[in-house]
Amino acid sequence: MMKFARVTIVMGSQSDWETMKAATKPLEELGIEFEAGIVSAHRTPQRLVEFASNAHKNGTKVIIAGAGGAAHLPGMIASETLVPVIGVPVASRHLKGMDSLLSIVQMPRGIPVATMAIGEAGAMNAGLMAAQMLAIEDEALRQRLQEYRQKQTDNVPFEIVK
Ligand SMILES: Nc1c(C(=O)O)ncn1[C@@H]1O[C@H](COP(=O)(O)O)[C@@H](O)[C@H]1O
Repeated sequence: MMKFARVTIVMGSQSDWETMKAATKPLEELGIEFEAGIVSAHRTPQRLVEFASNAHKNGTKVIIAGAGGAAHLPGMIASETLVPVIGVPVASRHLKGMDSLLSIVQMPRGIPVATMAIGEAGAMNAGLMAAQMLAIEDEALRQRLQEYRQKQTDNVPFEIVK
């Protein structure tokens, strides 16, 4: 059964986890509870409707949805809820994720999906974006995000390793 948390991460298939687990890293580091599970517009359409239409009521503030290929999952979830959806295009074998990217980003007007980059960087940024959204109304989290940024800055050396 699908569980809900402040941030709920869903993906089209178990095979997306390798990429999507990158979204959990910043959430863990920033102390944000999350749940992750498999929901597919194509393979589990009823689960999708049940998940998306109950997300707000169940306390989810941000949904991260990753899918590859004909990636209808983020857009279909967005059409069933007002909870903001961050879409992550998962790289596909034949088209390297260009198919996923275009299916997620090219939403018709009226139903937005906040689309990240293809692959792991996009998944990680989805976690960070979710944190920043929650930080709008959470000063303590904002502080932790500031420290996270500072640490990232401090970890970029000037010297080139030759
Ligand atoms: N794009 C979607 C959706 C959807 O959009 O609902 N459901 C599964 N898939 C994608 O199919 C790819 C291959 O899945 P399998 O590895 O299970 O064959 C995955 O990247 C998944 O996200």
